[in-house]
Amino acid sequence: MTAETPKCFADELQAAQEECAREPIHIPGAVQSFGVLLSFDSSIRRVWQVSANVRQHLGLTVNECLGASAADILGSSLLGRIRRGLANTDRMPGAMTVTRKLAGISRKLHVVAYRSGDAVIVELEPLDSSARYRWLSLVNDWIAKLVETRTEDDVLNRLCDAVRSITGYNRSLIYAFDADWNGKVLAESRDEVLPALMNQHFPASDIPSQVRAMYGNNRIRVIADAQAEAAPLVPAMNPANGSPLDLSQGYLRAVSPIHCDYMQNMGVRSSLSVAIYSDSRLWGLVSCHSQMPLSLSPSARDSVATLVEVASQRLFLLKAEADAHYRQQIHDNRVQLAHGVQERHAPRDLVQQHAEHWRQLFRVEGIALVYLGEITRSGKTPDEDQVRELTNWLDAELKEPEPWATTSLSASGYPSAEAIQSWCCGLLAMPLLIDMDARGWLLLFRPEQFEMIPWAGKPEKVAEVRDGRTVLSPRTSFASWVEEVSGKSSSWHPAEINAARDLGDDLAVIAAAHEITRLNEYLRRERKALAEANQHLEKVANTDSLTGTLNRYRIEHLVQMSMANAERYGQPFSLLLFDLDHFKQINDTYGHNVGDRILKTLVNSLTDGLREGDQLGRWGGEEFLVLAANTVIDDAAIFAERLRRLVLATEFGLDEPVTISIGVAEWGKGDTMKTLLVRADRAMYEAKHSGRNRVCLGRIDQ
Ligand SMILES: Nc1nc2c(ncn2[C@@H]2O[C@H](COP(=O)(O)OP(=O)(O)OP(=O)(O)O)[C@@H](O)[C@H]2O)c(=O)[nH]1
Repeated sequence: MTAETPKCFADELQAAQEECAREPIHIPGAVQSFGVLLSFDSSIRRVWQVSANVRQHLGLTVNECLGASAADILGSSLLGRIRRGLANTDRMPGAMTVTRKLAGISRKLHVVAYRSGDAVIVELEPLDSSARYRWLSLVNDWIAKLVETRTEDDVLNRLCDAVRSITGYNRSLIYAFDADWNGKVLAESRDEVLPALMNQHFPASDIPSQVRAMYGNNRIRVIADAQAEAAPLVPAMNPANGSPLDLSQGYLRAVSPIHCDYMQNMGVRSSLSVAIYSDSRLWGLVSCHSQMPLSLSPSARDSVATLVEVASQRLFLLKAEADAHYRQQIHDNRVQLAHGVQERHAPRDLVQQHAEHWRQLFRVEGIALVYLGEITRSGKTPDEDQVRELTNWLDAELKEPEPWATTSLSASGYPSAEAIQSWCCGLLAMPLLIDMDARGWLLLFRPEQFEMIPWAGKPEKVAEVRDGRTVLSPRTSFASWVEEVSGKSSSWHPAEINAARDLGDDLAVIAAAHEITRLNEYLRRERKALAEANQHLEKVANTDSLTGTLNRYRIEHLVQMSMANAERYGQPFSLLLFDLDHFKQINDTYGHNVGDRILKTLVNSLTDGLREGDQLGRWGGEEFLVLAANTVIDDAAIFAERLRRLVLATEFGLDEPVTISIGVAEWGKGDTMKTLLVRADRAMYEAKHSGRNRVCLGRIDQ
């Protein structure tokens, strides 16, 4: 509210409201004069109390009634029905009629009976008996019109028309309560006598809590004439226990003086109110007013009750249909999202893809998705830093995995609310449980909604002292007063909050699925990189960097394995140890680079000439070793000769040919690495010393 209520006044107002809520309106000690009330002992034998207007309705004096036998006053037939009716319940189901002669004329009376504490109360009202069938056909016509309505507004408007046409009030309206019990007029039907109240708001204090609670006992309240003298009960208190009589279940209860003033200030003398319940909550009221006194007959009252019942059912059916339609939209949206899970879509892509639809569905202007440090925004939202700051605050403040909604972030205590007010005045935040350590958030933003609320008069009533008690005196002015509401967004509908929960849950699943896919992809890439690195390391560890052939470590290892195989399975093998001839000279003549190239060319050439299963390794410098598997020395000699020729035939790009000298040795039982190599080495030196470019054998017996 722009106009702030001063603290002292607010306290006074609250105290008076509390006092007002305590006003004992259920025990007024009097009845409205359009009917007569009698109270009896609980067995309904003797009259305990009677309303002072008994002569007007029954032609009896108060004294004739008090202490009289119930059978004499009510007649034995009616008494029997009342006794049977109240045998198992506190309120007689349905109403009865009784015919009485008054001043020589037979009159029908409408009778209701109920228990109130120790007493049994019987209320009698004159009945317009001739009109019974007229009511039925009228009500039937209106029911037919009500059940064909297609919108909530139609139901309410038609109900207003129906009630006014049946009852003859100047104005009938329907108002619905908000969460704070303020009422808003949603439909109205009227003649020119009373002013329009359509769209007006009525403050909660107009219908205090104890009045609202009364509708739980009796959904209809008729005030025939607020200015008429009430008929007091005689005696005032129950003679059996000295306590006042609770009249909340009846129709005749006299009007509280405060409410009389209220009606007078409103310019009406008679009224009818019928409660509309949605399940067990008071949803709203049908409220009718007349400038003149209007005694509504019990038949008209029952007809209105029936119409309100039918209209309520129609209204809540249409509401349920609207809810179902909304739920269907949410369901369709979830089905679409399920594809997102299957196809492993990134949640940010889904937000971008569906944002416009979601903005419509939730009636918001901006959406943000925050998870694992990533922020995706769509529509009118605070900037990234502001969203991050907001989610930090939400993380700290909200621990429950439940949606949280506010129409005013600043009123909810968010310290930086002002900075983001234009995009994010109202917030619906749904935590997303994606990760054990960190929560994500689905944020739906509503802007500030500046609202002009027309009130039927200023909401405040003025506290005043009456009969020694502080009470709210009803306001004297019903002139329209406009409240400017700012700093608030439109409110969140429970269905929207539930839908946000569903959407958040779905997005959490999608985010988790996507995250798992992403991690798997990452692991796959990492594994590949690791395998490549291992491969590289293995290569580095096993190969000679210059020639790319096996290095000494690796070839030595292979020789050892061959020795083990030979030892265990008797598989023969031979070694060919060879050395480039006059390589120093080549280096010296052509340079070291050319020398390197010669080594590489040699390896390439020999590699092509090796058999499968043979291994070539660099033994060191210009010395190489070939491991010839499954080869005895004579075959190895042939093999070595082939290699020697191969080298001789290789084009090295030098003026002179490049040759090698090869020493061959076969593994023999008892050989160690050393003894085997010594034989090959000796053979190679023999080849060198006997002219180079040749093969010599290092046989064991040599
Ligand atoms: N370019 C180059 N030369 C190398 C490499 N490793 C060893 N050498 C050279 O190979 C030569 C070997 O010379 P020596 O041991 O005297 O033998 P040689 O000149 O080949 O003579 P013989 O073996 O008796 O025929 C030396 O000059 C080494 O520097 C290498 O990786 N690259």
